[in-house]
Amino acid sequence: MPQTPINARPLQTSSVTASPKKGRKRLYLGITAVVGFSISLLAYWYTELLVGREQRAVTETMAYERQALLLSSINATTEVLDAVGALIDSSEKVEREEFKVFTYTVLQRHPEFWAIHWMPKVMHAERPNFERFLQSQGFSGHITELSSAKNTAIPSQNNALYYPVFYTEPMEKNHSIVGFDASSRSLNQKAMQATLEEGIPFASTAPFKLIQDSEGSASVVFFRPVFGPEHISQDTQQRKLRIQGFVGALVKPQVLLEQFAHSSGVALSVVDVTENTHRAVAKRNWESVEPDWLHHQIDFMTVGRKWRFEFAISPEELVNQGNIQSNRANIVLFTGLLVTLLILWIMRDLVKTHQRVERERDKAQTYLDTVETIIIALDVNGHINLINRKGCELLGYDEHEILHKQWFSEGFVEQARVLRGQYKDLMQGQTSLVRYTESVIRLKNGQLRLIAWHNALQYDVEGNILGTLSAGEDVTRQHALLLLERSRSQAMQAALNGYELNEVLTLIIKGIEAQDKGAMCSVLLLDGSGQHLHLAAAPSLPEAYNKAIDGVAIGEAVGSCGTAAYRKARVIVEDIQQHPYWANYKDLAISYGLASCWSEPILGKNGRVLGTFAIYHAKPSHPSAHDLELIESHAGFVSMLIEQYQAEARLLYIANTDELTNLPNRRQFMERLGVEFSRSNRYGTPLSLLMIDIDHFKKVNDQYGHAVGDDVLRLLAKTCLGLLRDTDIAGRLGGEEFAVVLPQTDQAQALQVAERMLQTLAALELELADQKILKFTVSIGVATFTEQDNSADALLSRADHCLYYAKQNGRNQVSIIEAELTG
Ligand SMILES: Nc1nc2c(ncn2[C@@H]2O[C@H](COP(=O)(O)OP(=O)(O)OP(=O)(O)O)[C@@H](O)[C@H]2O)c(=O)[nH]1
Repeated sequence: MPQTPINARPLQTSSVTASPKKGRKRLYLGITAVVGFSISLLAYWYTELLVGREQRAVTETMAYERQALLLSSINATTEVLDAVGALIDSSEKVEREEFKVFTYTVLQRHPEFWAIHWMPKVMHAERPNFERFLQSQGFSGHITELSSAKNTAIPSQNNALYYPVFYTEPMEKNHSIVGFDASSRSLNQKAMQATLEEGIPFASTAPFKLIQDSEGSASVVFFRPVFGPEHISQDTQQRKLRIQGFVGALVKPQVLLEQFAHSSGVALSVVDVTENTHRAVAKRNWESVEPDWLHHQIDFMTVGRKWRFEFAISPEELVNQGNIQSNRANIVLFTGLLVTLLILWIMRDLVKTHQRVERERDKAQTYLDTVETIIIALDVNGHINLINRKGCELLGYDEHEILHKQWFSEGFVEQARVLRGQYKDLMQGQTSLVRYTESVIRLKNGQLRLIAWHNALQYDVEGNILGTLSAGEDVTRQHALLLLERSRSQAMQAALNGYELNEVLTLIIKGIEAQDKGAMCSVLLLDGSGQHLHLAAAPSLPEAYNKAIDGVAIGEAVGSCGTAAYRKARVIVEDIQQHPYWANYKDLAISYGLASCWSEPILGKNGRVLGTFAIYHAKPSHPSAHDLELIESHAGFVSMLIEQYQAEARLLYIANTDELTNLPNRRQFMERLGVEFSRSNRYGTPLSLLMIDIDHFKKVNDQYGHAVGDDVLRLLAKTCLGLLRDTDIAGRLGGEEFAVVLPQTDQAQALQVAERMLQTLAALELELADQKILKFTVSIGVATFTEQDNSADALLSRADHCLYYAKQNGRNQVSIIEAELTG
């Protein structure tokens, strides 16, 4: 009646579970570490991603800001150009001095301007006039055109139209420029054409020799058409016809860029990408760009060309300008790793504590699993909370099959309903605990076991009953042995009290069958011939079956018992139907509901087969080791009993039998005569008695020797037995004197028997060693029971008197006359 604290955990064999548990904890720690580090790295990566995005966004913004500044500067440039153009537009004739004054202010205010030109349109026919005018102005050169391919000045011959540089400011160092045909360079020409086509200023990125710039930096030329005082026509052809010339501005983009790129961490680049030309126009700080700098490029159109503005910024500069925490990802990573380490540290501590607790518990579990006692704990509802190794082994279940099952309602115990009621009462405090109990439990294989329990109640800290904890011991064997001992001692007592062997064997069998429900036992004894088995005891086997097998001859494959006796070895037949030993008997066995038969030969001390001890079952059955042990023990005990009975019988035989003739001796004869006398006396049935004595036997002894005399005695006994019925009793009363009791025989019948005996004996011839023949005669006295005979002795005495008469009367005769005893 078992129970435990609710928080008790199922037991496990510590030796088996300790190692995996440890490994599992290490695994958990490992997984936590990997997950923690992975999350940290992911967070780092994600933060990096965000920071990267933010950096790119900031870079993009900064790039657009600077591009806007650049565009604004370019616009300012074109506005200045427009102002110069407007001056010329509104003038009849622009004087050199006027141009100089006007552009002076512009050049002062706009450092990006390196030069401003006025390039009037000159038709070929007007060329001489133009050249003269130039000379009048103090310029000695001619209008020239430049071969863009060779970059050399060649005389102009056939151009119908020229745009020579007429005025240029500042003039200093620009003398050689005056007179050059700006349109002679193809890029300039394209820009001029485009300007006329589109009606807006256009730029050319054709390299211009900047005489003013000692470094020879790249420059850009802006062209602005001048149409005179008339309004600009929307029509391209009209514009081309009305064109007066171009105002050109030589601009150094480098200067523009430097206006908004002061930091060393920022690099700028402007490339002319019109029609994939990719002509670098200006660069600022570009040589400092490192691989980790962030870039953003913007393509835009202005002044008739496509530009690529590229912005690069170092991460440090980005942090400085963009207010970005570039180490945010590092902080996240560091924090993540720190948290992971903290968790691992805490977990390791927890695991250590847990392991310590588990070790302590494992110790207890090991102890419980080591002991050869069943330990079982039930909760208040009778559910199994704990069961140790021994308990599982005995019941035949794995721990997981039995844990948390209801002890009283899952077929584990016999008389479950009663026990459950008692347990309920105990849990409700209505009864007190019985410390020692015994109960029969049912194993998984269906076998029953008697368990002796020592029970204890379990309480929680507040004193409430939690259940029971019970330690049990399998006492089935002890109990069985006790019962066996009892049954054997009863059998021994019965034997001492003179019970017949079969009665004693029946007692033994009933004792065995009481313990082994379903078993039907038999003891068969081998007869004197050693060839046949006869029923000695089989109280539970069908009588008809017992009769059928009684007297069965032993031999190979003669059922279980016939074979066991023949082989002197145990024969286990689990299924009679299938077994070849039972081929000839299976129908008989099945008809009486017998399905299995285990037979053990009963062997005497000298190894002689005495019989068989057999156990039958109604279902095919396999004996356990314990069953076989018991069978052997039963056969041994039965063997001892049989031998005892046989020894007693032998002693009795010896005590009652004449050794020479094997006939009952005087004592035995008188006993049996007494029995027959009583029967006749009680029932009034006739009874006669013959007294036989060999005539002159002394002479036989004397003449042929004592041995021949013995032969005569044996021959007489044998011959007499041959003449008698089974119910007649012959005995040797002593010397050469024999007697025969003839039950149910009157005087006349007795005389007949006596006469026949007399004549038969007289006719016998005993062949002696020297081929002599010995013949002998007997005298017989016959007495028949009468009412005067008040005892067997009286009858015997009368027969003896008759014999005496026969002797007296000449011997070799039968006498019924009682002679006077004269001494
Ligand atoms: N061989 C042998 N002789 C026995 C045995 N018992 C008794 N005798 C002999 O039987 C003889 C009996 O002789 P008696 O009693 O004188 O009688 P008898 O010689 O038979 O003469 P009647 O009886 O008068 O005819 C004795 O010689 C005994 O020794 C025995 O067991 N074996």
